[in-house]
Amino acid sequence: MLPFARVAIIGLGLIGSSLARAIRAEMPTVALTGHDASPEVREIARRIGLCDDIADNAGAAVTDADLVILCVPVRAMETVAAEIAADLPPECIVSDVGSCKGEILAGLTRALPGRIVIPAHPVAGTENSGPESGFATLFKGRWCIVTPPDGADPAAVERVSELWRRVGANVEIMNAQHHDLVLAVTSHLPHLIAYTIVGTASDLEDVTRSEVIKYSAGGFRDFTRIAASDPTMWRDVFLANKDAVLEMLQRFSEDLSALQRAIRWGDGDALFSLFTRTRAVRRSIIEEGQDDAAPDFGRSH
Ligand SMILES: NC(=O)C1=CN([C@@H]2O[C@H](COP(=O)(O)OP(=O)(O)OC[C@H]3O[C@@H](n4cnc5c(N)ncnc54)[C@H](O)[C@@H]3O)[C@@H](O)[C@H]2O)C=CC1
Ligand SMILES: O=C(O)C(=O)Cc1ccc(O)cc1
Repeated sequence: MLPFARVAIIGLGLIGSSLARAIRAEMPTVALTGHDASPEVREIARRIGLCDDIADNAGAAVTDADLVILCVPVRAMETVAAEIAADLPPECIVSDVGSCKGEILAGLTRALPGRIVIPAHPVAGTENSGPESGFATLFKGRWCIVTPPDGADPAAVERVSELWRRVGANVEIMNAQHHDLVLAVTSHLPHLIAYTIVGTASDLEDVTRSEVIKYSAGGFRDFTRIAASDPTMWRDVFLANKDAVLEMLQRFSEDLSALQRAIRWGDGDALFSLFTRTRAVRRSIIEEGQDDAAPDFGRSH
């Protein structure tokens, strides 16, 4: 049996439009309603037939829904939740796809007292944004971390989990705080490092501009892809996951200082031993089939 019959998606960018396409592909009988604050995005969504209906305001999109999924930037989640509160059917489950969970859970609980809130985070995406960058297979073979609040109804958690399984994701249940710490090091810090290194190179542009472009093969090129990610989205992630990111950044700077010292003092053993350890991490990721770089999955969309 399908976990939901009527789904409303608020925010029709990369993730919202990918989810709409995936639901269409995997659960074609689900009635899909969408809304986006941007009139241009609504226009595109109507033109490409993303949902059965595109509403001009968030409230109108949710009146018949049994599941609402908020796919807006992290710091817009609470505002949107407040906008739909009065129109939400009593038994409707509200979920989201935000990249950090603690602050979103707090915001949704404030805006929707007494409602069923089951946040989730599909750990799948690209550097692109907007409704035309989405694609139906984005979540296939990727993790979706569901972060229910304490005391959440297990049946509601299972229905949200089943929706993600149906669009191809592997589901893991985690508490929001633990999620935020893990993602700070595996996703948020790497983005911060990419933004920094590309910013540093572009600050040197008088001297190196042509060289940066000419020789941007390999490592630097990978960083430029990540550093092309959406500025609104990532501003919100860093502000909302401040504590965990600062904690991981502190550890990272200490490790970077140790590396700096090893280079300064010619400590080749220290460098060799670190690089051997990190190579083993990469190999174990590939062995577990978690490498998404090799088959260019999701990169060309
Ligand atoms: N981009 C990625 O790779 C991933 C993003 N996420 C999360 O998904 C969420 C959405 O990100 P993307 O789809 O990448 O962004 P996006 O920029 O492609 O789409 C966001 C959409 O939300 C709309 N929006 C903004 N404020 C709104 C409001 N108040 N009411 C209604 N619509 C509003 C925008 O007009 C835009 O169309 C974010 O919370 C992000 O953290 C999660 C996993 C991966
Ligand atoms: O494009 C990439 O490499 C990403 O890392 C995509 C991504 C961005 C944010 C998320 O919360 C999850 C996945």
